[in-house]
Amino acid sequence: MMAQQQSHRGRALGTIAAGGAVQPFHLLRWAFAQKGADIGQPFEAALFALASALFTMTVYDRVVPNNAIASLIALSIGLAIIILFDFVLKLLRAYFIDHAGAQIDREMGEEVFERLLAMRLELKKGSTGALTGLMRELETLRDFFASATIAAIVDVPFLFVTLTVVALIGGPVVLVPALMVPLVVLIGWLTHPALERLSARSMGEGLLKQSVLVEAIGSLETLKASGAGPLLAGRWSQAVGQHSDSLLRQRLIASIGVTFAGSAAMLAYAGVVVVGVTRIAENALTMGGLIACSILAGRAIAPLGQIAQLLSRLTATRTAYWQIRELMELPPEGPAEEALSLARSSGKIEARNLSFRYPGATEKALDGISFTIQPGEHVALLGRVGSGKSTIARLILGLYPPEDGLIMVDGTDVRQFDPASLRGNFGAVMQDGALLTGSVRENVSLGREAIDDDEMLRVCGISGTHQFLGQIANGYDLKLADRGEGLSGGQRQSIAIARALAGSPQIVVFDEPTSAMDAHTETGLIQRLQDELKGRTLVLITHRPPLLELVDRIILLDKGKIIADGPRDAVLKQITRPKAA
Ligand SMILES: Nc1ncnc2c1ncn2[C@@H]1O[C@H](COP(=O)(O)OP(=O)(O)OP(=O)(O)O)[C@@H](O)[C@H]1O
Repeated sequence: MMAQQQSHRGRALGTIAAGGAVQPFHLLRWAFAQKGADIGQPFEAALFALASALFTMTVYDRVVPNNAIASLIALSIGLAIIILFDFVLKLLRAYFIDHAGAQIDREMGEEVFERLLAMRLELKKGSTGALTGLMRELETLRDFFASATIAAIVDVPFLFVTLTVVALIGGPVVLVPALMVPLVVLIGWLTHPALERLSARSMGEGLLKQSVLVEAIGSLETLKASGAGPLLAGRWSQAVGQHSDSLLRQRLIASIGVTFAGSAAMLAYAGVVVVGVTRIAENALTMGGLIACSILAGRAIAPLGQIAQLLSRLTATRTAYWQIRELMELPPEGPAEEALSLARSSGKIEARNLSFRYPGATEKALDGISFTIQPGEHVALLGRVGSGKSTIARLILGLYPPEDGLIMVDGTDVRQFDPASLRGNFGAVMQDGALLTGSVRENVSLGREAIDDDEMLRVCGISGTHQFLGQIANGYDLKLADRGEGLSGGQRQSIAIARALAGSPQIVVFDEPTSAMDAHTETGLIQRLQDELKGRTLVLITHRPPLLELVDRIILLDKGKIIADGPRDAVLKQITRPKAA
């Protein structure tokens, strides 16, 4: 039975994760697979409510008129046992709901994060903040499925059982609660479209708020230094204002349904008493029967209140669900067919008539370029700002697919490789060279088992990291804040270089690796790199002439086209030659 439940859960989650023909009811099915079977039977809990109503009726009708104390004791013991069971079942229900919530968190959180990491950069939409906000929407989903509210759905069929019992005891008295049911449903139905609209709006505004927040926190220093605070403060207060406004409207409308359901329960209770009294006068109902009917009528309507609440949360959940589904449906990186694995590259890189345009850009960043870099060759990509140098590095690493033409590693289109196996052959320092939260050791090894302490010390010696870590108290265990806060720009670059050299990858891509270093540090680094990079392919992007010592060939770019390609000194001569008047 447990194994069956387990596999049901797995399948349902699989459907959601695969982003296939996912419909909201898949999520519902999943939620029930998570807890429907686990919760124990809420029906039973509701049956206990029924039992207590019948107990009251028996006491009033049989015990009180006959003073039957022995029967009362027996009935009380029975009821005490039922109350105890009810208590235990409710505890179990709460436990399993929380348990299911934790499970949803873990499983869905993992799946969505994996998808996020595998996202194709060219398909990434929205700002970092909006994407962060979207991940937070997972909590909306989790809260919905892991809330006691959803368990109320299971109580709905019991509504009919309760009404049938009221009809059996009180006859036409049942019309009072039966009339309330369509009224509550009608109010829910009427408010639903407005809720749907407001929920989509408030979600969009929530993401906007998140964007401003992430941007502000991420660049607090620049923000203060450049005096951009008031600009962002303005954006923030506008986003907060709009968001809280639509949230307020959403809550007000949602509360109409919930409050009405509460009033309907009270009306049902009072209405049953009024109608019941006329039935007593006609001798068609006993005193105990009336009390039992009024208890049951209130009890029958109660889950409807929860359903009204559920409906209001359902709209927010559906909006979040569609947004997350959109993310899950984005095709991941790598080929659709079986990917090739690149175990050990020879280091050959080839571009054939390569063109590329960033998503949404009008101009091509690369326009029909071709070159071949032989294994072990050291090549610099030079050119003015925005000429397309970094773009070539991104395409070689398979971060973006070409718009036209081919980029190949070892004679194979990079799109055919499994991205992780392709990038495993590269050591790359990208322009922003971001470090991660954690120790210097973690930043160099990145959890790769092959990078032991000896290898870490070796590459840190080459990159110059060892030289400055020796002067810091806890050296390699120094904890960095996010993006390497706590170190100077040059120090961060040095760690990024160590990270790229670790494990001696066959191809090294350096994009402005020393832009924040002083000349002395840079000279030492160049000397050490001469030996380190022998026999390995180097693609170097730089604006700093001393680094060109490392290369034997230069490819010169301008506006996405190659304007010179040849031996280093010949191209340098061409660049520095004064133009003919
Ligand atoms: N993520 C991006 N989205 C849209 N356009 C981009 C993006 N990155 C770069 N570009 C555009 O592509 C062109 C080439 O950019 P690239 O970063 O390759 O230049 P670069 O030669 O490396 O310049 P720099 O020397 O300043 O680093 C530029 O015109 C730039 O505006």
